[in-house]
Amino acid sequence: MLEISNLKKSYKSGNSNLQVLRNLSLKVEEGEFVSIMGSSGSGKSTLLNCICRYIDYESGLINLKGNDIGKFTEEDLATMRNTNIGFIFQDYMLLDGLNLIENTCVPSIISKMKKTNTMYESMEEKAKNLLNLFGLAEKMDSFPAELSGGQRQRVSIARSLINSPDIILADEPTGNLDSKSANEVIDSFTRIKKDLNTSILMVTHDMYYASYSDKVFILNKGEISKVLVNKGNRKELQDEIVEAFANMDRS
Ligand SMILES: Nc1ncnc2c1ncn2[C@@H]1O[C@H](COP(=O)(O)OP(=O)(O)OP(=O)(O)O)[C@@H](O)[C@H]1O
Repeated sequence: MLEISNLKKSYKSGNSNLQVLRNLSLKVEEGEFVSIMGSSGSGKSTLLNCICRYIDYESGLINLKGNDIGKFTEEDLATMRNTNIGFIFQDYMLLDGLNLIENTCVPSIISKMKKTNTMYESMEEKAKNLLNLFGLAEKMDSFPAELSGGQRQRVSIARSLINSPDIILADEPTGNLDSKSANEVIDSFTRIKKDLNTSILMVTHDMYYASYSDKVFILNKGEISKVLVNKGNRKELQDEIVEAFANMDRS
């Protein structure tokens, strides 16, 4: 589904060059829920930005569903961002003036460019189904300001799914939430994986939530230094994450 090989990305500032991703390779299979963990500044957001080509990278290959995205035109990229990839952000990024149904429809409206009545009706139906799936049936006509943080994040999850993407990129989706709301978000991810077979790539600092994923990639010194596989025991996976970070500190 998503395969990255030998990705290199650096930032130039003045005369200095900061090499953030040196030789990063990873693979996400269809329907797989994976987490990326790494210390602050290790390049997690940079990686997500390279995957959707919001920023360019120097070398390496990013292959999404068999297509080298490095070769995409601006038009291909716009289509990919609207149809193949769903986005979830730490601070939800909902539009205050739109109710939940309208917020959920936003990527669909963008991808279809022109909104006809029949098109909007079918979009609206899909938005309602998604909001229902994530426990927001009673709130559909509400506005973001009337919701809790956890409810807002569930709207953004519904929005990320409106165009039936192949993969969801989630940047610290539980970062602003209390533990009950964060658990609901992770529950939603496991439901998406099970019911829709959509892949999820989540950046997180929290090993408790990472331990719900199938695999945890540890990002260190610009590359994936360790791949931890969930063998069905979340406690064991959390212990392995602690150990990976301890080894990182020692080195
Ligand atoms: N546009 C930019 N120009 C210059 N340096 C940048 C730019 N964006 C990020 N960096 C630097 O690249 C490094 C990686 O940043 P990035 O945001 O990808 O890390 P991160 O792992 O997501 O961090 P955090 O966990 O704190 O969010 C950091 O040292 C950051 O300061």
